[in-house]
Amino acid sequence: MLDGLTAGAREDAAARRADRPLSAVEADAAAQAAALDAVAALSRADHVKLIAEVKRASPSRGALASIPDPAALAAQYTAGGAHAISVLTEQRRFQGSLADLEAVRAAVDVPVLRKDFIADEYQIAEARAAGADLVLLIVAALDESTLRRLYAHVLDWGMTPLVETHSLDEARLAVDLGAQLIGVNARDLTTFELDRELFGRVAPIIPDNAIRIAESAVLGVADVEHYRRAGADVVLVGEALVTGGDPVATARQFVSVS
Ligand SMILES: O=C(O)c1ccccc1NCC(=O)[C@H](O)[C@H](O)COP(=O)(O)O
Repeated sequence: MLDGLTAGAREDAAARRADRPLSAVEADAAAQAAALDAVAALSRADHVKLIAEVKRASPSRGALASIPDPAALAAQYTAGGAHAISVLTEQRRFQGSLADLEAVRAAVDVPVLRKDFIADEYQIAEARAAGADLVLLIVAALDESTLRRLYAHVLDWGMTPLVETHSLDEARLAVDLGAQLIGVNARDLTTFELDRELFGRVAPIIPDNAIRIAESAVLGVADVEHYRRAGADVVLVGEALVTGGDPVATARQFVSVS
């Protein structure tokens, strides 16, 4: 499944590139205001920090929410105390787009993450051109040399890589890269099974100078408390926020966990 998602995202990027060459996207990226400091925004605190996700659909759950106005939703998230916004930009299975990211960027003053299956420099330039401050790099989706190259490229654009892991070995590689934001995703990207205990097994090898992010499988405040007890500095939440009724109140509940 992950290979298919990454290949699809690459194909879509190649189609966009045929319309708009890398040089044009890089010119747009260079014209953007400097990226916001995501490490500062997500730094360790006496309460959990929240990356709130704009998520319409997913391969594991199908359609989740229509979200006609992603900018308005992101503004609600920040009104509830979210410290960063994740925007799924993959179109085929998540119904996202770079237009969503641009709209969100214009609506909030917290860092914005491009959450996608990033596999080349073109997608990274697109992220910056759309105003992203953070770019997701999934260790399982990239061979090591590509991961290292793309990690450096994200930094070159002044953005912050969020390095997503699913195992101790992947987390060791993220630490070796010097990643300041290391995510542990509870969702197995092949089976889609959720394992909320994975974070607690992996987090101890992430050093204190990195920010530990628990991704996926938060359905309610008890799950945020569970991740916090296991050492999470930050939780990244999608489904519970888009299906939970009032996004302001739900976000506020999550960030109140200490
Ligand atoms: O959400 C999925 O079904 C999915 C499947 C395959 C690859 C990635 C997937 N999701 C991306 C994410 O990592 C989540 O959207 C994010 O962590 C939030 O998860 P949740 O709070 O469980 O919606």
